[in-house]
Amino acid sequence: MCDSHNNHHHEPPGEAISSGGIKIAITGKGGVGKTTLAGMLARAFAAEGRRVWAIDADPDANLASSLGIPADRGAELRPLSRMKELAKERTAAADGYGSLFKLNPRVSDLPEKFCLEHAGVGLLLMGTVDQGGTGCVCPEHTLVKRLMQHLLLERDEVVIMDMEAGIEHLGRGTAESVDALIVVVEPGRRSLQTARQVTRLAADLGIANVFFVGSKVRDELDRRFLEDSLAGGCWLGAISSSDVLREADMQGVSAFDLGGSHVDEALAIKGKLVANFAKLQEAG
Ligand SMILES: Nc1ncnc2c1ncn2[C@@H]1O[C@H](COP(=O)(O)OP(=O)(O)OP(=O)(O)O)[C@@H](O)[C@H]1O
Repeated sequence: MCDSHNNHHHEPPGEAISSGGIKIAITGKGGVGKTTLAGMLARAFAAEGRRVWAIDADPDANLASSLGIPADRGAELRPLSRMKELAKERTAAADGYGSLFKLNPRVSDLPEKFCLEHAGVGLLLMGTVDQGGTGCVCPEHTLVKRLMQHLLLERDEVVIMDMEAGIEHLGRGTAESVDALIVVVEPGRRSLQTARQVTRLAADLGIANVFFVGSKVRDELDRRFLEDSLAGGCWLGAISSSDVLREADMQGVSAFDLGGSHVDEALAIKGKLVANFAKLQEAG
């Protein structure tokens, strides 16, 4: 089913998903290039006129700057997981732990209300929820979980989630709605090890479509090393090792705005993803 060829040249990317959105989660070892890819893909979908939600679900990530949002604006954004008052109001939780609250709060207005808008992308910062041990379900956790479900299940838009390597917190019921899990890998043992772990976890969580994208690839040898190491995997392409990307990160500017071969690589990755997604949909 995996189509790794350049057939997107025959099929304009984007048209294949003219109806229905596409829900993408991006994962991989820390520092591998997830946020760089997430930012470029989000901007690329938005440049086609699609409504895109970029979700920062990685506590270490800085998706705002990778999308091209200036640092002072990015700093305005508060993680939804910290909005205790909102969570309390929506779940109608009374003070004190152990009190009863709604497990199905209304969240449909939250993306528009709390996103940071930039170049056709709505950025949402999820943050992390300290669950205080197993079994604890606090209002903030309920709200964030419900919001993720809403974006993945009830929205017909493009959703791109920048996640950490641990995808466990996607949880059952939400994970199944991810159309594509992209695992970013760089030529290195630890990155490959993480990729294998994540792939196993994805299967356990019911995520059907796992794709790989190379990052910081220097040459053909690197490319072959990656593809051989994860043989049989579905590859969407790679982002070459690039000083422009490193520079973009240091300056806090969007790699997509800078332009260059890395943008072409990101567009090719998007094209293959869309083509694969269309095929999967056809197959039912
Ligand atoms: N293809 C590339 N070539 C060179 N440098 C890159 C490339 N991709 C990413 N980088 C650099 O690697 C660093 C980490 O990138 P990025 O933040 O995208 O990774 P991440 O996986 O999201 O990290 P984290 O796990 O910390 O969120 C940044 O300095 C970025 O500029």
